[in-house]
Amino acid sequence: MAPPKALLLSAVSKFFEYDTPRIVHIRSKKVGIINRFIQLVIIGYIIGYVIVYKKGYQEFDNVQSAVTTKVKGIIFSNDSDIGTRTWDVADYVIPPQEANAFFVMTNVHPTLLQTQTTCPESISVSGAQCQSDEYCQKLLGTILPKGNGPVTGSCVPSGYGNVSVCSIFGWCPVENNVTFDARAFLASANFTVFIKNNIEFPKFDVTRRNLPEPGSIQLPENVTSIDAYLNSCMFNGDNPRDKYCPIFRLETIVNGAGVTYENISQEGGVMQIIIDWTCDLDYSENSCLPEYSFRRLDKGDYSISKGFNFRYADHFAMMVNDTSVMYRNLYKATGIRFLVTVQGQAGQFRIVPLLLNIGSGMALLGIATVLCDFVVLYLLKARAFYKEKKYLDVKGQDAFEVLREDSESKTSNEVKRRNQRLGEVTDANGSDA
Ligand SMILES: Nc1ncnc2c1ncn2[C@@H]1O[C@H](COP(=O)(O)OP(=O)(O)OP(=O)(O)O)[C@@H](O)[C@H]1O
Repeated sequence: MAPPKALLLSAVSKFFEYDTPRIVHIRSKKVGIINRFIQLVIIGYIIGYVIVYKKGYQEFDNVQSAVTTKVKGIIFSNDSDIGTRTWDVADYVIPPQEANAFFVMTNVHPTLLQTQTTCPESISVSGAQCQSDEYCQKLLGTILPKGNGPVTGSCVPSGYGNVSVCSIFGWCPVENNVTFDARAFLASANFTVFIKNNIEFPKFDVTRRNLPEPGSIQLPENVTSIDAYLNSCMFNGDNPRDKYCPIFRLETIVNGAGVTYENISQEGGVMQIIIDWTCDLDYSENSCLPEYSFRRLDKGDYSISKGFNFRYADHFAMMVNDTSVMYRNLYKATGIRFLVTVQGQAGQFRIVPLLLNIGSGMALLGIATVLCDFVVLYLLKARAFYKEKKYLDVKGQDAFEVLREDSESKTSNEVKRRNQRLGEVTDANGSDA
C-alpha cells in the first residue's frame, strides 16, 4: 500500500488537473456506419415511438365519469322453499341502486317467518348436539361459535333423524343450511341492464354520453329517435349497428368474459364491465366513442369459498293474539355483482409537449457519441490507436517551455532583423559616401 504522503500528493495533483473534450475527426467507414446507425435508431425512436405512436405532440386529460344502471327482467319460479312467485327487478337487484355497481340475485335460500323465541340450534353448529339437558345446562347463556343465539339449557330434538341439539333463544327457526342446494332458480339469461354513462374531459371542455344522439353516437340508419333505438337495440360487440347500444343482456356480459351464465349463477361471482373512452380530439368529437369489454374479477376456480353470497332480511310486524309481534324473512342471497369501471384518456395537439419531446429527443442524440466512443475505444481492433489519438496528456510546464522557446526565438529573430536593417543602412551610407 502506498504511504499516506504519496496518496496525499497524488490526490493534490489530481485536484490540479482539468479534462477538456477534444474533437477527433475519424474518417472510417466502419465507425461512420455505426455512428449513423445509432443516430438513426435514436431519431426513429423519437419520431416513430415518442412523437407518432405515443402522440408526443398532444396534451392529455383523464376521463371524469358518472354511471347509473337500470336492470330489467321478470322471472317466474316454482320453488320448494319459496313456492310459486313472480320476481321483478325490485326483488332481485339488491340494493336498488349502487355507485358504479349493481348486484343481481341468481339464487336465494330463504328462512321465512322468523321471530324472537326459543328453538333448536342448527345441527351444523359445532358443539350444539347433545344427549341430555345436563350438557346444555353447562353451556347455559353461552353463544356457540357460529351459533344463532344464547343456549337456554335444554336439549331438544333437532328435526333431523334422532339427533338432539341444545335449544337457543334468537331468530327462530334458525337457518337450515343442511339441505340447501346450489341451484340458480333466479338466473335468467334474458335480464338486461341499461348502463348510462356521462363523461367529461375537463381540460378540453368536452362532454360525451354513451347514448346515441345528435352530436354524440350516430343513430343507425332507419332509426329516427333515441327512444325508438333504446326500445329495440341490444348490445352486440360484433355488429356495428349495436356496438354502441347501452343495453346489455347479462348473459352477453358474462359470456364476453369467457364464463357461462349457468356456472356463475350457481355460486355467484364478480364481473367487471369496462367502458373505455380513449379519444383523439384532433379528430371530430363524434369519433370519441366508448369501447366495452368484460372480465371476471373473482376467478372461479377455488375449491373453498367459491363465488359470492350474503344475507339480508325483510322485517315486518304481525298481530298475534292482539299483540304486535316482530317477524322477519331471512334470505341468503347468491348472485353476480357487476362493477362498472370507466377509464380513458383524451389527447389534443399542443405545441408545448411537441417542443419538449423534440428537445429531450435531441438531448438523447448525445447517447450516440457515448456509444460510438465505447465501440471505437473498447471494441474495435484499432482501439489502441484511437485511444492514443483521443487522449492527449499535456503538462502545464510544457506549455511554459514552448512559450519561453517562442519568445526566445522571437527575440533572436528581432535581433537578426535589426542587425540586418542596420547592415542595410550602413551599406547605403557607404555607397552614398
Ligand atoms: N334494462 C333495460 N332493458 C331494456 N330497456 C331498458 C332498460 N332500462 C331502460 N330501458 C329503456 O330505455 C329507455 C330509457 O330508459 P329511462 O330509464 O331513461 O326511461 P324510463 O321511461 O324511466 O324507463 P322505464 O320506465 O321503462 O324504466 C326506456 O325506453 C326504457 O324502457
